[in-house]
Amino acid sequence: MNFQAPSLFHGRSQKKRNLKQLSLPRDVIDGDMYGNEITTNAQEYRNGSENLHDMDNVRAGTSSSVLSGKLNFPKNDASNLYLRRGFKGKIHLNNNPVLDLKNESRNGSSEGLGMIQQSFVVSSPTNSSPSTSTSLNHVFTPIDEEVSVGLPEGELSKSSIFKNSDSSSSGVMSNSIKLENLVQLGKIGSGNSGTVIKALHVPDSRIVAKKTIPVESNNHLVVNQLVRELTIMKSVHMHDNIVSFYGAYYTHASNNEIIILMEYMNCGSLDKILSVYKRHVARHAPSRIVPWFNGLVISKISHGVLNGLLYLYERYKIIHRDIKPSNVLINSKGQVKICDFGVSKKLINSIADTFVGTSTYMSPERIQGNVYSIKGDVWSLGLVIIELVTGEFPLGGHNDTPDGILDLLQRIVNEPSPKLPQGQGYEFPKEMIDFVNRCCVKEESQRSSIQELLCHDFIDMYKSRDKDYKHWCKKVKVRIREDKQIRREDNERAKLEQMQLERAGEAAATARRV
Ligand SMILES: Nc1ncnc2c1ncn2[C@@H]1O[C@H](COP(=O)(O)OP(=O)(O)OP(=O)(O)O)[C@@H](O)[C@H]1O
Repeated sequence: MNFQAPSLFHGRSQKKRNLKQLSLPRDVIDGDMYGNEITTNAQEYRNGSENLHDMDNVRAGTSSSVLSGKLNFPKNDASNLYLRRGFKGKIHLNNNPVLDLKNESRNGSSEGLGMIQQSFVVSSPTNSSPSTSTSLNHVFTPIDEEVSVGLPEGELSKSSIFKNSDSSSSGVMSNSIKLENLVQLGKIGSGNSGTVIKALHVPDSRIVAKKTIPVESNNHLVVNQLVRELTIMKSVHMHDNIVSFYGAYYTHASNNEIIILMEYMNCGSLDKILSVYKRHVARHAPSRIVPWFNGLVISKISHGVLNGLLYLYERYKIIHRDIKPSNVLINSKGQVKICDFGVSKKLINSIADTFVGTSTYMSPERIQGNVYSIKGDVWSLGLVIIELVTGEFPLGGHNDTPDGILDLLQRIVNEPSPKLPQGQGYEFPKEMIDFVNRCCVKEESQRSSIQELLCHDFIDMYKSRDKDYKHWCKKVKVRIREDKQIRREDNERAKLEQMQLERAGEAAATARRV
């Protein structure tokens, strides 16, 4: 299938604001539908306003008396607060504005359904007094007894991974973020190992990604492995092509979860972008189609991934081992970053403990259990590129994902090396074809190295096109938001139709009885 799209990227430009503006998922914003201002410094809600439900109360209480009244959230934790759609207004703490949530009318189509796009405007740190952020701690309550990890006895307990440290000046990532200062904004996605949500770090208005990995309560082996790997992750210095690690927690006292806090990438992962693209294609006439994943974009993505892999390997001797679309993230600044380099292998081997569809990007030598090197990641990159431009996993296609590791092995051994398709409406630069061919060589020793690929003409030919790529990322962000909105509307419409059907059924039943 040739995925193309109509003249993309002519979305409405964002208003420039002094305040940082963030779009929130529809299902997680809550509060006053009436634009009332909420002030949080007094006695009401002393006993009740502890979590999501309390925010529901705020909205359900609806009354302007409650909403224009004063709220006091008794404990020092924002982490269990979900902000739901519909809220507009300001939250004040001791008369300091902390959060300013505004409605913004949406254009065209959505208004027909009476929908409003919600924006979440967060005062920038410079706009709020230092006391504001600490004060906000008093507004919310803890999720549970989360603590920085209680490390297993022995060598691991010496690890500093879960301690708060301030080593940012050296560029070392640290537990600079505390769970109790996070407000959850909505689910981003989930994988085999856990769930990732978007969260607001209130003290500095930073948006972070919070990944939660449940572990078996007494599986010390897995916990130890994870802790060890997170320790490695923590030691990795910030890099343009590596998702920053902000810290990790182990909630051993409550629900046995490992929580990893990391940089939020606002365009999401390549698999998400590909899904948005596919839906976009499905909604438009083929004649207006322009492929999203063109030579420029693939070159920039490849460059970012290779650079990140080389850095991890040269500096830390880390081999990623799990390059796949969901582990390559993009943001609207035009950055490409890889994630899951530390925990992925353990999660696959120890927690999932089975062959899962997402392991299909593994190189032939790895599947066969041979010693594998960093070139295994090169193979995976080749498959990712083919998938992005064709919309299908190359060793399956047409929803024919391999059934298991033996099936995959059989395909790799018996079928020719995966390649970019030729003809059928596909047109790729010859440099790109050669680049992919060099990645997808079955024999590891014949496969190009990362260093060789970084010097490849395909990377070189777009070197001066950073601005164009950045522009692409921004437009993708707009398309993602539009897609979200359309899906919400479709959902609402489907619900409405369902309700009407049910009502019609009930009416018919009543009529029959009468
Ligand atoms: N830092 C991040 N910023 C933005 N989105 C992210 C971030 N990390 C993960 N995601 C999104 O969350 C989704 C789930 O991530 P997660 O790492 O749990 O699983 P996965 O990578 O899809 O699969 P697996 O568990 O097999 O590795 C990803 O597909 C990605 O879209």
